[in-house]
Order: sequence, then C-alpha cells, then structure tokens
Amino acid sequence: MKLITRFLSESREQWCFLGINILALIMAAIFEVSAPIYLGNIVDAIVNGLKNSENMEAILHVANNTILILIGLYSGHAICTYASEYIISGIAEKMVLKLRKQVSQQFYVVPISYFHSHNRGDLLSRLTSDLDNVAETLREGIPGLISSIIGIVGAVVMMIWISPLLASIIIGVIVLGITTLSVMAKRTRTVYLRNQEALGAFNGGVEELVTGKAVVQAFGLEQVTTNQLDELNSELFVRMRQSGFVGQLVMPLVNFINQISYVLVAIQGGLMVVRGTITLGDIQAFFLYVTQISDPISRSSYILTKLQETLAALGRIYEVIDVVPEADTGTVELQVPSRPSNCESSAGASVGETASSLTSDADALSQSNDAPSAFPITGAALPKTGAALPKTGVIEFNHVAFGYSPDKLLMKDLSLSIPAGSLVAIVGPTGAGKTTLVNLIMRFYEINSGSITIDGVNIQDLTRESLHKTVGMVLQDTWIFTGTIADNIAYGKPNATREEIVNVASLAMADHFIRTLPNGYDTVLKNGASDLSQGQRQLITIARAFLANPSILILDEATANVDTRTEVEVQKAMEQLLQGRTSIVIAHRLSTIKDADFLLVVDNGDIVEQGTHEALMQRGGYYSELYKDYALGMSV
Ligand SMILES: Nc1ncnc2c1ncn2[C@@H]1O[C@H](COP(=O)(O)OP(=O)(O)OP(=O)(O)O)[C@@H](O)[C@H]1O
Repeated sequence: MKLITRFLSESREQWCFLGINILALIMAAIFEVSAPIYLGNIVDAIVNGLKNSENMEAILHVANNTILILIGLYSGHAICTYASEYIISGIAEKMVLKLRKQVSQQFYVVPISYFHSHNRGDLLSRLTSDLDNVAETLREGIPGLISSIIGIVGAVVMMIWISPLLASIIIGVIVLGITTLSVMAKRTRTVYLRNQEALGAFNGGVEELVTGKAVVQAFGLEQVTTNQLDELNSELFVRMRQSGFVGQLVMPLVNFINQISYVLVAIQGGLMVVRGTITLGDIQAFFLYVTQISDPISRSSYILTKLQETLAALGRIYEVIDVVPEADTGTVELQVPSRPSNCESSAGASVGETASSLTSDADALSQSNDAPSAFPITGAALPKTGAALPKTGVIEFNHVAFGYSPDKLLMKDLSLSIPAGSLVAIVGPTGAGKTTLVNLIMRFYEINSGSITIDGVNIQDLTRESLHKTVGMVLQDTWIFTGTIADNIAYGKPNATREEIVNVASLAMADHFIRTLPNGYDTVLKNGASDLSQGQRQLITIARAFLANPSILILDEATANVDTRTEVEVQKAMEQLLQGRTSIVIAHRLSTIKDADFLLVVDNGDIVEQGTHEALMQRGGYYSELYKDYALGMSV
C-alpha cells in the first residue's frame, strides 16, 4: 500500500489526466451498461406488437428509433474507450519516463561501492524488465481494472433495477466466483513465481554459456555444460506447464460460473415471465448483463495477480532511487596550471621527435629521483624532484585507515607522499591493496580516518568534478561506448577539434590503425568495440587520456593487453603522456617497473618497502623476492 501511495503522490502532475481518464472510463461503462436495456426494448416492442396484432410498419418504427439510440450508445462507448486508452498510454509513458530518468540519474550519483555490491544483470533488469512491467500494468492493467470495476458495478445496479430477486441470485453466484478465483490467484502466484525463477535460472545458464564459450571449449566441457543447460531447460518446461495449467483453469471456471448464472436466470426468469412479473426483453437484458460481468471478473482476477508482480518490481526500482547519493560537499576547485595540453604541445611535431625529446626529460627526472630514500612514506617534507617538475599533482596519505567493511580494516595507518611529476609504480601480490589505494585517491570509497590530500587540499574538500578532472585513469578493462572513434577519444573533452583528436591518436599510436578502418575516425563502435582487438581498444583509451590531460594519471596495467611490438610503441607514447604529471602505475610488467622513479611495495594494505628498483634489489627484501619470482616466471 505504501508503494502505491508513494507512486501516486510522486505522479501528482498526472492526476488531472488520470481524472479525465477515469471519467472517460465511467462514460464508456455507462454507454455499455445502457445498451442491453434498449436491446430488451426492441424485443419487447416486437413481442408486444405481435401480441397486439399491430402492423409491421408500426413495430419497425419503434424498433428503428431504438436502433438509432443503440448506435449512439455503441459509438459513445467506442469513442470513450479509445480516448481512455490514448490518455492512459500517455500517462503510463510519462510516469515510466520519470522513473527511468530517476533510476538512470541515480546510476550516476550512487557510490561506486553500490555497483560493487550488486549484480550487474540485476541492476540492468531493474531499469529494463521491472520498468517494462510497471509500464504494462499502467497501460493495460489499471484501465482494465477500473473499467472492470465500473462495468461490474454498473451491470449489478442495472440488474437490481430490472429485478432485485434475479439480481440477488446472480450476486450470490458472483461472490462465490470471486472467492474461488481469489483462492486460485494465491496459488497461481506461487506457481508463476517458480516459473519466473526457473526462467531466470535458464537465462543465467545461457548467459554463462555465451560469455564463457571460449573457456568451455578450451576445457572441452561442451557436453557437461549442455547437460547442465538441459536440466535447467527441463525444470523450466515443468514450471511453464504448471503455470500454463493453472492459468488455463481460470477461463473454464469463469465459463462454468457463467453457465450456472444463465441456467438460474433462465429458470427463475422463465417462471417470472409466465407469472407476468417481468418482460421477455428484460430477461434478454439480464442475460446480456450476466455476459458483461463474467469477462471483467476473470480480467480483474488476472490483473490483481499481475499487480503483485508489479508492486515487487516497483519496490526494486524504488530501492535504487532511494540509495543515498555520493556526498559532494566539497567546494574547492583545484587550479589547473597553464600547462600546454598534449595535443597543443605536440602539434606539428612528428611522433619520433616528440618521443626523443621526452625521453631525455624523463631521464633527467629519473636521475633526480635516484636516491633510495628520497620519497618519505611518513608524510614528512616532500623531496625536491627538480626545478623542471610541475608544482601540481602532489599526493599525500596521512594516517589513512580504510576497510571495505567497518569491522575489517585493510589499511590501518597508511602514510605516504608522492611528489609532483613523479612516476610511481605500485607493486605487490594479488589482493595486497594496490587497486584499493588508487580507488581511495579517486574517492570511490570514503576512508575511515586520516586524510588524503592533493596539492595540500583534502580531497573531501574538493568538488567531485575538480577531483576527477585532476586525476585521470586508464584501466585494464577498456570502456568503449557506442559512438564514433572520434567521440570515444573526445570523451573527456567533448568540444575537442578533429585536429586535436587526430593528434592525440597519433601520440597514442592509434592513428595508423584508425586510418585503415573504412570510415576512419568516423567508424561507429558498437558492443564495446568487439570488432577491434583488445590492444586497439586500449590505444583508444590511452588517446582519450591524452586529450583529457589530467595532472595526475593512474594506469592500471594499461599496457597489459597490448602485444609486445605495440607495447614498445605505446611505451614511447606513454613517456609523453606521463610527462609533466604525477603518474601512478599498477603494474606487474618488468618494463613499467624499471621505468618508474619510485616503487611502492604494498602488502596487506600497507606499504612494506619503497625506493627505486635498484635500491630495493640491493636491499634484498620483499621486493627483490617478488621480482626474482617474476623474472623466473618470465624466463620459463
Ligand atoms: N569491493 C570490494 N568489497 C570488499 N572487498 C574488496 C573489494 N575490492 C577489493 N576487496 C578486497 O580488498 C583486498 C585488496 O583488494 P585490491 O583489489 O585492492 O587488491 P590488488 O592488490 O589490486 O589485487 P590484484 O593485483 O589481484 O588486482 C582484497 O582482499 C580484496 O578481496
């Protein structure tokens, strides 16, 4: 009930149209229930005329007038029904549009942790099938229910008006029928629910088979998987047969009730006609009212069952709408330094020229950071990393504590400083907390205590927009949306010119392959660009990062999916991309680790070692062991 009240109160702007719709339904019902009386009048006119030996012309004259009235009534019924359907479909679409907008907007503002704790398919089904369910019930169910109720009430009133005695017999049968149907509806609900569960399980099985086809084939498990799917299919067959059986029971039952009513009306009505207490026309009208009632009864019982399903869907939709959005209480905007963007600085220069000039800059940078203890992990004074470095992009963790659940901390007291413009590689075993560390910089999760600052400003005081403009990410899972390659590259800078786009694509070594496509930069990518190779997709996302030009860049094994030859090219481009910004690379690759100015070795959410590759190797601690294992793995 709460859900219905909420839904109605949130659809206040549609109330007026809803009122008009109900009015149209009432009018349609009035026209419909009036007709049998006039049909009865025709019968009476003919019977009485013949009985009184009136001439045929006089009889037909009376009948013709009534027929005109009937044409008017049926036309009125058709017009009002059409108007009601037209209005209700508008109302339904607007209500669903509003819900869809609310849910879609929520997807942008709910914390990322919400997505991590919910099944992706389940979230999608709320936006699709649950909303469809609500729309269908609004479009067809509710008008059907209202017109059924009005129709039943109208027909009962007319029956009482014609003959209270006959009406009471019919009402008795109706009450009996409704009680039986509602008992059946309860049982049907359970059967339908099991059917939907079986359908969901089968769909899940098919999805797993489709997405994991390569793995299934690689392990030669086609037969096992097919058998599992067969089992799910058999279960679905049984459930569907059951639901079909109970669903088909409703109509025969309603027909049975109908026929009982006809028999009772025929017996009692016949006796009343003989006694002269009712006319033959009234009996005929009575029969028509019985027919008019039976259909709405079966329809409303079905709609009431469907309504339960819709309320469950509405509840799931409101659950998403009610998620508390990520707090964006920050007011500070980080000043973006007047640093030339990648595309401007390189305009006109060949990739080779740019790369070589940058390599020497990078060398200077790495030399200045060579001292093993140059980067304090305690949050003390930042090291001087050379006059050429930019002043923006300093990241500090001050006594940070964080856990995905409050009772289990992953980081207990983490402090570290990353100087502006440095290239830091985070290494550590799987599950050590590398991704978590960068997620905290992006403020995807709120820390339990301590603070994280960028250029001395607590990230909680920054607006989310400013934070995400300052920190860019290139992830291993490439995200390509449906649109042209140019649109995909310009994602972080929608107003970028074609020249800028081509420029950054050249820097990311993507220009060549893009030009080989039939439509070049205007090639439309669909289905996550499944027709491009993983490496090509990655190059596009790297070009995207070039164009967005953030002062801090996070790379999550960004070159992991690029082949060895492409990797060399991408590395060159990367040097350019990383130039002049603080870069944090989560990498397992030897090349990335060696290029880094500094390594942070993470284990159990803590930094256990830090320093350059050489220094850490000399130290012979945790990193050197890790590295030796890695090198051994590479040589095997
Ligand atoms: N969304 C989450 N909810 C709960 N626990 C999580 C979540 N994400 C990660 N964890 C847990 O936190 C710990 C650190 O995970 P994290 O992803 O940061 O490790 P990682 O070092 O990046 O690992 P890998 O190298 O395998 O990617 C792990 O124990 C992991 O199970």
